[in-house]
Amino acid sequence: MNGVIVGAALVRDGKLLAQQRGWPADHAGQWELPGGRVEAGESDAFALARECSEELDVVIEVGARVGEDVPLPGGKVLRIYAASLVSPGGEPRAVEHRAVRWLGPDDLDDVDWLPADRVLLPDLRALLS
Ligand SMILES: Nc1nc2c([nH]c(=O)n2[C@H]2C[C@H](O)[C@@H](COP(=O)(O)OP(=O)(O)OP(=O)(O)O)O2)c(=O)[nH]1
Repeated sequence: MNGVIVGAALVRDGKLLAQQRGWPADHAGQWELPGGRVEAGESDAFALARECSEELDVVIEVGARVGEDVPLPGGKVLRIYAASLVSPGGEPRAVEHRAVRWLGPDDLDDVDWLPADRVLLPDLRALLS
């Protein structure tokens, strides 16, 4: 099984999009980047675009890697890519999550990130400067 979880660092107007999980119970209420598992036969970029379509109902363009792979429980890794909205007018909406929020540099520490995302905060912050 492919052990890569891809995440999108979606930036618009100097703000990063974060989404709040509603499930499972032990992660409910915590915040993460849009994304998910790379399925067999998918490239990272394809999987990321698919997840953003499913989760946010937006079309994205995938850019460069952000930070290093972060190990996750079960031998998986979290791999982040910079991303932008293809149609800036289209507003992401929380299709599968509890909420979405655009975070400026001063807001990044305000939300309860999943542990792996917390590791990446310096790299994410650098994207906003
Ligand atoms: N999408 C996403 N998952 C993250 C992040 N940080 C982090 O630790 N994870 C973990 C939570 C989950 O254990 C795993 C991804 O789960 P998921 O539920 O988003 O993946 P998926 O949509 O492919 O769901 P599934 O088919 O594996 O059930 O990675 C993040 O920033 N974004």
